[in-house]
Amino acid sequence: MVQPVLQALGDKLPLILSTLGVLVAVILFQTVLARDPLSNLPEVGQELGSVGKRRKVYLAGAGHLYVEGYQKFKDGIFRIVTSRNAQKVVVISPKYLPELKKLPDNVLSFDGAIAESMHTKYTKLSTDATSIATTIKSSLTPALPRLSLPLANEVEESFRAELPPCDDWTRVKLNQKLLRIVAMASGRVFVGPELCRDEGYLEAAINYTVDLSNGRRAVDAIPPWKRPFVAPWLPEIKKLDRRIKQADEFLRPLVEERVRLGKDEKPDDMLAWLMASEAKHGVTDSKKLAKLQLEISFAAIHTTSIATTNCLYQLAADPSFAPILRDEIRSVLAEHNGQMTAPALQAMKKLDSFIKEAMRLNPTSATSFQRKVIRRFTMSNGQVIPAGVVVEVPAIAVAFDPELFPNPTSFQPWRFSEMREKAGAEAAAKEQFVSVSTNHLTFGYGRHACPGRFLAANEIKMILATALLMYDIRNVDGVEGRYPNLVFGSSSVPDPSRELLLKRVLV
Ligand code: HEM
Repeated sequence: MVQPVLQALGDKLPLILSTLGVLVAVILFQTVLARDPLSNLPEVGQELGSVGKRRKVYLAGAGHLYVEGYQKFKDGIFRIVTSRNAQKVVVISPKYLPELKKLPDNVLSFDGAIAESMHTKYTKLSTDATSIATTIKSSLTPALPRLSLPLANEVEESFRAELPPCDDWTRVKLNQKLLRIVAMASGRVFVGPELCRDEGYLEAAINYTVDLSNGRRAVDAIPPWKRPFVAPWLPEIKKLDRRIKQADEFLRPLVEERVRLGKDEKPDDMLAWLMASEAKHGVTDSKKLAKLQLEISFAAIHTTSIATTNCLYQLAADPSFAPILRDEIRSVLAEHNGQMTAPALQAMKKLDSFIKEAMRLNPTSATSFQRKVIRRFTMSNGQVIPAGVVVEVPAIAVAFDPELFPNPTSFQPWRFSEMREKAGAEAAAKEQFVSVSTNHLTFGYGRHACPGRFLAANEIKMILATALLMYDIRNVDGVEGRYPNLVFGSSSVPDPSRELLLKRVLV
């Protein structure tokens, strides 16, 4: 009885074993997939070698990797090795942005992504920017129409104070000047007319960001596993600690003085609005308020001066654009009593287009909409994105997509004003510099899209209009075309060490 059964089993053994083998393989495969739902996704840069090597290539300039991934896996999703701690960074096509923006912050976290990219554990940047963003939206942006004239005056005054007479062609390192001009103009809105030109304030507002960026970059350059042992003792991080302490010593007494002011004496600036909004939540801690001031400067000053420098380098590379812009500025001002009011700025459509095109061609960051995944979610195409991953959108590749922007590598300053002219009113509004869309990611996307963009756009327009009315601007002799940007990882900024030639316009 036993013998025939064994005989039958023996005959079928190869079949049984191979079936078992397939079963084991399927179970293993499913287990691996269940553990890593991203293993089906393609990855850019695999041919570059180990993770360490890929990180090195990324740090030397990552734009080409995002463009390659976007072109190869267009409308898709791919993985990339970056300098982040997150083991997995998933780059998602912008076509998914409308569905991603609906996910709450406890699924896709803006703060979580900042914590990682800015290495806040070491740089001490606070990630809870909610009160700043809320106050910008509720108080600063609505105040822009009434603050336009004081802001325009501040820009003009700061030009006179910062720039040489330029009676003949004069070499000027413009980026340094612009940083101070932007810090003064922004300071007018952030801390009021007296403080905004105070050297202590300007020093804190400008250099905190410089030290923070240096600190971030120094940590970036260290492999993630080594960071806890090395990062706190980096000279750049130590310098940043001293900077925060110094800024606190300077800003705190000013905040305390504000606390003592009577109700009727409350100034009309961001510090006052922020103090009122913090007080509503029971926060009166002057140290925290002083730190928030620093962090507003971080969000506002270098971003705005980089954008303005981008425009001026572009203008200097081809001075034929200046007369066209100048004509528009003069005719708009003639219709608005010679004043740079909010409606006047709104009417400068060629200038708006010029700025938007300069930023399209020179995106400060290769990516946008960086978010840390806190809770696993499933996309509409069935792709599961697990917790712990960072997602981002390849902004640079979108900006250079020929289907969206014909002849994408050429600077066409009237690209967007011409689109506005051709489109209906609603579509035209979408082509403005401040408008956020899946094709225009300079200011991010969704509920965390830059709340300061309306102030930034106004300041950039005021600065460019003032510069165009006061000066002719061109490259120094022997320089052809636009100065190349400095590239580091996913960032790309105009080279701050370059000079331009300025000559006063005779009216
Ligand atoms: C040209 C200048 C500027 C650029 C290019 C810029 C760009 C950005 C970007 C890309 C983001 C992230 C958005 C996202 O991930 O969806 C952001 C966020 C932010 N920006 Fe700007 N920004 C600029 C100027 C300003 C100014 C002037 C202010 C302050 C008045 C400001 C305040 C902020 C704040 C507070 C956030 C965080 C928003 C949140 O937590 O929800 N930015 N900005």
